[in-house]
Amino acid sequence: MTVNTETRCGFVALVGAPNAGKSTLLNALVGTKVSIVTHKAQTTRAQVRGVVTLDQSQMIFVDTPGIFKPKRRLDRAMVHSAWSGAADADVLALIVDCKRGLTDEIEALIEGLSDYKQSKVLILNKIDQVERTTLLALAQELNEKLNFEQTFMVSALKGDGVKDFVDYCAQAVPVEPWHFPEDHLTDLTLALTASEVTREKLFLRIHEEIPYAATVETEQFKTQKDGSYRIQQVIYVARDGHKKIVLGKNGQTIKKIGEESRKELSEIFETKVHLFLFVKVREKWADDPSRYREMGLEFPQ
Ligand SMILES: Nc1nc2c(ncn2[C@@H]2O[C@H](COP(=O)(O)OP(=O)(O)OP(=O)(O)O)[C@@H](O)[C@H]2O)c(=O)[nH]1
Repeated sequence: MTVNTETRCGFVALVGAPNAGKSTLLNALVGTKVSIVTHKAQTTRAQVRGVVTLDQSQMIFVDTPGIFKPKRRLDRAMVHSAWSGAADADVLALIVDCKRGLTDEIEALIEGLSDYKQSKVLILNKIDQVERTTLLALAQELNEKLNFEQTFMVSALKGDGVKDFVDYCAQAVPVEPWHFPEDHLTDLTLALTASEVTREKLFLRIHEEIPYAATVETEQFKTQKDGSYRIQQVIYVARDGHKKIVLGKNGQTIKKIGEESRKELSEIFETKVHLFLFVKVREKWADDPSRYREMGLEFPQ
């Protein structure tokens, strides 16, 4: 018998109308503490909300702002942001409040989702609030509108059905190295937050197109004996010329980015942070947008 040591890793976009229960579901998926921490990352722009590592699979759950029919410009920008998260995900999960059923919003979401070729699944949430017959009728109605690969009946609040969804995602994400080290859950999320904060500082400092073609990965996140964090990150850029700009004259630019990031991270984590930043060129990076664009590099026009 051969032991399967292949790792899997991918993005799961949670798409839904406001109030469908996405945040509650995320809490159920990754644990309350994690979602509180990532909430801070959210304020720094991240769409990524939580990372779950189960056996060989790592799933990165990507939140989307509640999608509704855009009227104002700002609304359109929000919708754009939501859909850009969806575009890069490996699995698209539509979350529907089964008590509210098939609304115009859901119709619009289904229409939007039908443009994507990725696996789509339906999550009927709040099943604790409706009768079984209503639930089955709704599942059928929605599946007639879009061919969902699976339908999950979930109560995010009570945690019912959540495990089935995670198990599905674990096998649906592609064979791929993990994006985050195998650490305990909280540190995974802290590492993610740390990447986001540094990327934000990079954006603020460098006003050219470079940040759009750059990503920050936290390679090491260690809690030290004194409670401080040792964080080692790599800023990957697409070209040698970009590397020079990010480093700046005598390394001044990267130094500033590091200082600003470290300061904010110390505030967020409420502990001393030792931050080590490196810049590396990874040319192929930009050719694989599905892996990295979801880190928030997408911008509304
Ligand atoms: N009864 C019940 N209530 C739920 C369930 N899931 C979520 N809720 C409630 O629905 C409301 C909205 O949940 P959220 O998780 O904030 O919804 P959301 O989709 O993240 O909302 P937005 O951030 O506006 O997009 C909250 O009051 C939750 O407690 C569920 O399974 N059962």
